[in-house]
Amino acid sequence: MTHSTSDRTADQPVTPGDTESIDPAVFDELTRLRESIDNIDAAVVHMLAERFKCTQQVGHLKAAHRLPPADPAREARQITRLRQLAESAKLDPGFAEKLLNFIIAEVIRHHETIARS
Ligand SMILES: O=C(O)C(=O)C[C@]1(C(=O)O)C=C[C@@H](O)C=C1
Repeated sequence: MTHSTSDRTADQPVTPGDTESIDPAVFDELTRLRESIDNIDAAVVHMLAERFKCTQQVGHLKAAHRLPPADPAREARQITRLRQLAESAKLDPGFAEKLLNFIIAEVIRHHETIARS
């Protein structure tokens, strides 16, 4: 037995991937939102690539001048600033802090690799 979109009620969830049974208006809205998400994800990737280009230069500068890979005081200032920015942008400050720490941990790993080379 085939099901039209009007057969489905809220208590019958759509199977993931079963796009044919989604109401066309809902599917259009979902597609429009996903296009924005894809654009934002692309921007995030490009911005991160630019950030890593800067931090690679910092890594070489630090290695050349025998400076330590990590600067906890600078990180504390960055976290305070980013948490404030997140709050005013209505983004979870805890999430913003975790994201920054995740990125910085990767940068420090790169700095250590440069210092060893
Ligand atoms: O500003 C520096 O000293 C950096 O090395 C860059 C950076 C960062 O990714 O923002 C990374 C490591 C430091 O602990 C602090 C900040």
